[in-house]
Amino acid sequence: MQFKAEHISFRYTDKSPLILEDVSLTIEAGERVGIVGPSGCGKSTFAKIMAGYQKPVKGQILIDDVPMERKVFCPVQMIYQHPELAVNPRWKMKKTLNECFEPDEYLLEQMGIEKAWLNRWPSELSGGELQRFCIARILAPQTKLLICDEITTMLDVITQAQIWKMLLEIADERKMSMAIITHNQALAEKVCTRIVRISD
Ligand SMILES: Nc1ncnc2c1ncn2[C@@H]1O[C@H](COP(=O)(O)OP(=O)(O)OP(=O)(O)O)[C@@H](O)[C@H]1O
Repeated sequence: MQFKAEHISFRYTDKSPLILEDVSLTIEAGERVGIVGPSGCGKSTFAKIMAGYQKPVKGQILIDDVPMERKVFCPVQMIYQHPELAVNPRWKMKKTLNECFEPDEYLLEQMGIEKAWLNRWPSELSGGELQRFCIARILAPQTKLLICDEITTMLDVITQAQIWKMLLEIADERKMSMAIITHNQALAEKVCTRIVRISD
């Protein structure tokens, strides 16, 4: 799948200044693109536009040259920095995991998710364990581009390394593309096939 963001401009309100102006990015199948830039330059905003959660004031998102829709299961999925804010605290993990599709045992094993965790509440898991669920629940076969917005920033270095190792193995196996937003230059250089910079 080819992903294209074309000439994206964005502002949060009619009266506020443009945060993004004429930003374009193409991601080919299997590419892992690092998106870096100074704090506040609009990386997370751009990620939400890429995923279709924010509508640009100008420009468009194309999937294989067709405008992207979020009505069906979207091939572009996003993972956030704070997994505890991305899950329903009143749902046990099994329900959260199976909300969109039912990940099979192979995927749970690949993600290092233990069966006993399925019966727990989100508050009964560590940040790293919770993030594994947030990743697994969107790794449906239809997912072709994964947008990762600072997804391991709050984790210890061992858990960070484990999660990236798993993700890269799955991405390679499925020829899935990734857009990786990070302040960690070393991480970007290690996991990305290309790095682009949003300048301020
Ligand atoms: N919901 C919002 N309403 C109004 N302004 C916002 C909103 N979200 C973000 N902004 C502003 O948009 C700008 C870009 O924010 P964004 O979070 O995209 O930057 P970023 O590059 O991801 O920053 P960081 O690296 O610090 O996470 C910032 O000035 C921020 O204050």
